[in-house]
Amino acid sequence: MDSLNLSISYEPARQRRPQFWRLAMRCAQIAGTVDVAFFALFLALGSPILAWVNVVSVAMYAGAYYALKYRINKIAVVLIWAEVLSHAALGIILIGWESGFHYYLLMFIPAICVSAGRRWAIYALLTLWGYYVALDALMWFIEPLQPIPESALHIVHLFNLSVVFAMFSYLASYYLRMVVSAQRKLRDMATTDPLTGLFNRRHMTYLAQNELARFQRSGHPVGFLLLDIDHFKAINDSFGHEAGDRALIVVADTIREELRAQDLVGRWGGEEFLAILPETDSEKARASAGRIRKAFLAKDWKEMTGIPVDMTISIGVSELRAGDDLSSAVSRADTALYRSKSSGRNRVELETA
Ligand SMILES: Nc1nc2c(ncn2[C@@H]2O[C@H](COP(=O)(O)OP(=O)(O)OP(=O)(O)O)[C@@H](O)[C@H]2O)c(=O)[nH]1
Repeated sequence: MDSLNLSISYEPARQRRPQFWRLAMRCAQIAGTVDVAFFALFLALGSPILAWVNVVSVAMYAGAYYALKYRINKIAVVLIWAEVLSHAALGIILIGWESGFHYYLLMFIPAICVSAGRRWAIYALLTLWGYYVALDALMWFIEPLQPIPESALHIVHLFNLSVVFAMFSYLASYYLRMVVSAQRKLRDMATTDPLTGLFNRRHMTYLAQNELARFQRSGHPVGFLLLDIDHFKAINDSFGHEAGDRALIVVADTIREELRAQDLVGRWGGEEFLAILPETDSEKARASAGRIRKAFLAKDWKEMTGIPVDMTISIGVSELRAGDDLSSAVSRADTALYRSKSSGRNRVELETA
C-alpha cells in the first residue's frame, strides 16, 4: 500500500488524475455558459453591474478552459477560484445573501477533496469555510449595495439553486461512473493475465475452490484439463520472445474457442494452461481435450502468428473425486500431462484410476 502511495505522489501533478482535469474543462464550459445566461438575466432584471460582472466571468472561464486545454493547470485553478470567490462575494454584497450566490462556494468542497493532498485539502477547506462564514456575517451588518426587487431576488435565488443542484448531480454521477470504471479495471487487472486475456493463476485457484465446493455439495462432475504447448522453448529460441508471445495469444484463443461458455480457462504458468469444465466427467473432458488438440493441428500457424512452425499441444485430463482438494485434482492432471509428454507429445492422456 505504501509503495502504491509513493508511486502516485511522485507522478507529476499534471499527469495525476487526468479525468479530474477533463472534468474541470467540462465545468469551465458549463459555468461559462451559465454566466452568459446570467448576463441576460441581470440585464433584464435591471442590474447592469452584475450583468457586466458576468462578461468578466465568461472571459475568466474561457481563459481557464484554454489553460486546461494546454495543460497549464495552475493558471486554470487560479482563474476558477478567483472567479467563483469574487463572483459569489460581489453577487451577495450587491443584491444580498438571499440571492444564493454562496451556494457556488459549496461546489469547491468535493473538488478540493479529490484534487489536493490531505494537508492542503484541510487548509483549503478551512479557508473556504472562513470565507463563507465571513460573507454570511458581513451581510448581517450591511445592506445590499444594489438591491433588486424581491420577486427578482427570488428568481435569481431559484436560478442559482437550480444551477448548483444540476452541477452537483452531474459531478456526483460523473464520479460514480469513474469509480465504477476504476473498480472494473482493478478487478480485471487482479483476475486476468495481461498477455492472453485469460484468467490468471490466482483467479483460477479461486474459481477452482468454488467448483470444488459445488462438487462437494451436489456431486456433479467437474473435469480438469492441464494443457502445455510442445517445444515452446524452441519457438522462443528460434523466433524470439515477441513471436512466442504472439503464439501464446493464439494458443489461448484456440483453447477458449473449443470449450463451452461455462468452462473456465486460465493461464496456469508460462506456456501451461488450466481449464475447469463444470458438469463434465473425465470421459467428456477427454473429448473436449481431443477437440482442442485437433484444432491445433488444423490451424494455419504461419498465417496466424507469422511463425513457420506448426504448434501442437499435450493435455492431461482429470476429474474431481470425493475427498479431493484442488491440488490433488490438478496434480493428477499434471501426471497425465507428463505421460503425454513422455509418450511423444501432441497427445491427450487421462488420469489413471
Ligand atoms: N514468449 C514467451 N515465452 C514464455 C512465456 N512464459 C514462459 N515462456 C517460455 O516457455 C518456455 C517453456 O519451455 P520448457 O518448459 O522447456 O518447455 P517446452 O520447450 O515447451 O518443452 P515441452 O513442454 O517439454 O514440450 C521457456 O522458454 C519460457 O521462457 C511468455 O510469457 N512469453
